[in-house]
Amino acid sequence: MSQASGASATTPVAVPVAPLEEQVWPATAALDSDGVLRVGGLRVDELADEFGTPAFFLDEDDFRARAQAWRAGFPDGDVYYAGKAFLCRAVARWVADEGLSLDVCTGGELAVAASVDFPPARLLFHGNNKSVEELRRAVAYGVGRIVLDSFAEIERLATVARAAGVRQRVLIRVTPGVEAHTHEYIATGQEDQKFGFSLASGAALDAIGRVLAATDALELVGLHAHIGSQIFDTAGFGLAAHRMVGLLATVRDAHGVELPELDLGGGLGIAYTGEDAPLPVADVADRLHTIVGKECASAGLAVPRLAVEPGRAMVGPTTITLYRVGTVKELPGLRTYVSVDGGMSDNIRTALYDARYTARLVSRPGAAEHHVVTLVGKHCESGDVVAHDVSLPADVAPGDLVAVPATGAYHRSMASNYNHVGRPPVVAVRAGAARVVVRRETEDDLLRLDVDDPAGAGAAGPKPGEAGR
Ligand SMILES: Cc1ncc(COP(=O)(O)O)c(C=O)c1O
Ligand SMILES: N[C@@H](CCCC[NH3+])C(=O)O
Repeated sequence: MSQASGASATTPVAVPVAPLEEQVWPATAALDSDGVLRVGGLRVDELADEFGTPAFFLDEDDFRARAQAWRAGFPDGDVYYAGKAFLCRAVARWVADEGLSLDVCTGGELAVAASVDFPPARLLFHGNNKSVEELRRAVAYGVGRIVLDSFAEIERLATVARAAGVRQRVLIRVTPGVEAHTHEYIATGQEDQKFGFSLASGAALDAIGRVLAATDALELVGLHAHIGSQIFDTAGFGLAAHRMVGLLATVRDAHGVELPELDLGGGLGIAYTGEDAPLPVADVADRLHTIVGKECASAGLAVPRLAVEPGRAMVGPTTITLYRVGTVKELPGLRTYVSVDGGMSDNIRTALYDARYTARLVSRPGAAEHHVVTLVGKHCESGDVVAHDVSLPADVAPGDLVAVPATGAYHRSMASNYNHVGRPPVVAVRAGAARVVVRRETEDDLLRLDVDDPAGAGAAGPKPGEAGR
């Protein structure tokens, strides 16, 4: 993951009006001759008038094209879109339409899938602490595969499946001991973490034995590994694949069973700035097929059915966040702060991972001279930074629209109501038409959860003993 440099500059520098950096913006993004950005064939100034700001605009054609590219990369396998990146009913339907499967990891994500009758057999249920109730619901819905993550869960699920009279298909999540090159909070392949069963310690093989012993309730169909997220380097995926095939061979030798499926998780990185160079899906798919094919040949195993779980790489680049500038504050010799009408409530990634973004004035061309500024939000924290060190025209002013690209994954899905700010809408744009797929949260929405209790609160209601006086 790119890190913010922390550098600041307020001296204007002359730069030509830059074209859009292709790898960062949605596929249909383009600039009109008056400098206004279009996405999905629509001008952002008109979108802002109609839907307000801040708002997420999701390029549906781009999402579908990415889904098709993943499908094409794994024609004989399964592509589970990782719903945690961003899930709503429209997206669940697109995923189903494009022939993909869906990875859910909570009862809430399962509820979205169920609300559009997502084909149950194409669902995979993850999570390191699924509740018994979540397991019951997953089994009752007929979820195709549940990924077991702890010894306690093996027992819990076996009990739930027996009670339902079902033999549930399961995978076992394995920690392959691979240190992925990414932020520590989103690396999951190394030994010291909460997910999965360690390969090195023997816990994974032990778990496999226990699941195979619960054969009346559980059908072990394969193994799973996910080494982390926002990864650019294929070496980590390759090493994980190598170790997982090794474990398949150990299982065959120890138990006389050849497991038919291998799920290598998600994690492929995307470009947030022009400096990031993501790997094409086809290259990653080729590499995984080659490694697994070679390792299986040398272990004398049939090649398992491969599965992958892309989240960020499917939806991240499809979406922009559109903000309106409210204030511009120049601190001479220090830095210029450009404040927009959203912030850490719609993008927590900058504060959480020190993630790096680009941003662009999109409602007009702006002056040729640019300033390096800090794009901040409206929340009551100085850590409320949307993007560090972004280059904006020196005449950026209140009322201008600024867009931040690559905000489709882990933005709306991690959004909060900090400072009682309603979460922004998600608007799908396609071929000149826009439709809201998640509406803006209003103050009424927020107040609806707030139980007014005058009787229990001193000031507004009668004090104890005063009633009836
Ligand atoms: C098990 C699992 N699968 C898939 C994903 C999706 O990852 P990404 O969005 O990086 O592709 C995650 C998140 O890191 C995950 O934990
Ligand atoms: N939320 C993280 C990714 C978490 C991946 C989910 N296991 C991010 O924004 O980068």
